[in-house]
Amino acid sequence: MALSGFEGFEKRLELHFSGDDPVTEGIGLRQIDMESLEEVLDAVQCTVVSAVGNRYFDAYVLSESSLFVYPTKIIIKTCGTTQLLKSIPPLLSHARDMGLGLCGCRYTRGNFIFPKAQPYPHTSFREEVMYLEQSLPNNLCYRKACVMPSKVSSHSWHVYSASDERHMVLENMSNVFTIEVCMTELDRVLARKFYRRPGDANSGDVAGKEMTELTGIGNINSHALVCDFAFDPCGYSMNGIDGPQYSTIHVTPEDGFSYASFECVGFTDDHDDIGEVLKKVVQVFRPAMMSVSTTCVSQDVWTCVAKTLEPLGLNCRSSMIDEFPAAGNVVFQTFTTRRK
Ligand SMILES: C[S@+](CC[C@H](N)C(=O)[O-])C[C@H]1O[C@@H](n2cnc3c(N)ncnc32)[C@H](O)[C@@H]1O
Repeated sequence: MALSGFEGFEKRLELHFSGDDPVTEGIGLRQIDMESLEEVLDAVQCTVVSAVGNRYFDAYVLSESSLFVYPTKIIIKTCGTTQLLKSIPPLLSHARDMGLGLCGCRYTRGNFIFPKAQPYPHTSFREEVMYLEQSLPNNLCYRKACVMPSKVSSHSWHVYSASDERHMVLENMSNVFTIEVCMTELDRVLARKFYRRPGDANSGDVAGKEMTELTGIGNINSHALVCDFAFDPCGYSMNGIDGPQYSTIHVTPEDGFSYASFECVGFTDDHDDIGEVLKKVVQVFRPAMMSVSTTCVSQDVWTCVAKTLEPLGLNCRSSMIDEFPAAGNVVFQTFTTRRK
C-alpha cells in the first residue's frame, strides 16, 4: 500500500482473441491452467482469493479486484499499485499456445487518487500507451488513445483501444454494453459496513457473505451466483455471475480515500433493468461524486443514466462521447450530490 493510502481506482484491460478452429475457440482461454494464471498474476503482483465458474466463463476475485476468463475474451481489473499491463505478454503467449491470436484490446481507468505511488508502466497515461503500443501485435492496426475530461477535476476517463480488421465489425455485439462506475467520498456510515467486526475470526469468504447481505449488495441482482470476499481489517470485493453476464463490486472504505466501483455487462434491451441496478448501487454507497462510463456500439443506453441518478440527488455535471476502434461509443458522465 502507498504510505498515503490504498489506491482504489482500478485499471481495466479487456482482450479479445480469435482463432481459425471453432473447436479450439469453444474452450479457448478457459484451458489455461491455474499455475499459468498465477504466473500472469505474479507479473501484475496480485493473487487469486476466490473463484467461481459456470458454463460460459470463470470469475476470480483477486487480492486486488477481479479476473474474468471467457473462451475468447479476458477481462482483468486491478487496483492498488499493481502493474496490470504486465499481464499482456504472458497472456498473449498462453493464448498463442491455444491457437488464439489477439484481435481487440481495450484499456480503461479513472484518475488515480495517489498517482505518484504508481509503478512503471502506470506512472502516466503516456507511459501506459507506450507500453501498450509496444506489447500489442501489428495486426491491431486501428489504435486510439484519449483522456476524456470532466468538470469534476478528480474524475477523468483514460481510454486506449486497438483492433484488427476483422474485429472492427461488431454487428454481433451491437446490443452489448459495459458500464463502469467509480464512486468516491462514500457515505461514512455506509462505508463502515465494509469493516470486519472486531475479533471476527471468520474467513474472508464467510465475512464477505455477511457484508453482501448486510449492505444490500445481495439484492442488486438476486439471480446472480455471488463470489465475495472481505479483507482484514476492511475492504470488500465481489463477482456476480448470471449466465454469460457478470457484475463486480470493489470497496475501499477508508475515510479520506474511500472508493467503490461497480461494473456490469448487459444487453441494451434492458434499459429499465440497468436503471434499477444503478439505483440499488447508489443506495449501497451514497457517494458524493461518481462517474459512469458506458461502452456500447449503439448510443442509447447512457441516456437512461442521468434520468436514473438525478432523482437520487446526483446532478449530472458533464457528459462526453467519443468513438473507439472495436469498442464503439464510450460515454463518460460525472455526477455530484447537490450539497457539493
Ligand atoms: C482489494 S479491496 C478492493 C479493491 C478495489 N479495487 C477498490 O477499489 O476498492 C481494497 C480494500 O481492501 C483493503 N485491504 C486489506 N487487506 C488487503 C490486501 N491484502 N490486499 C488488498 N487490499 C487489502 C484495502 O485497504 C482497501 O480498503
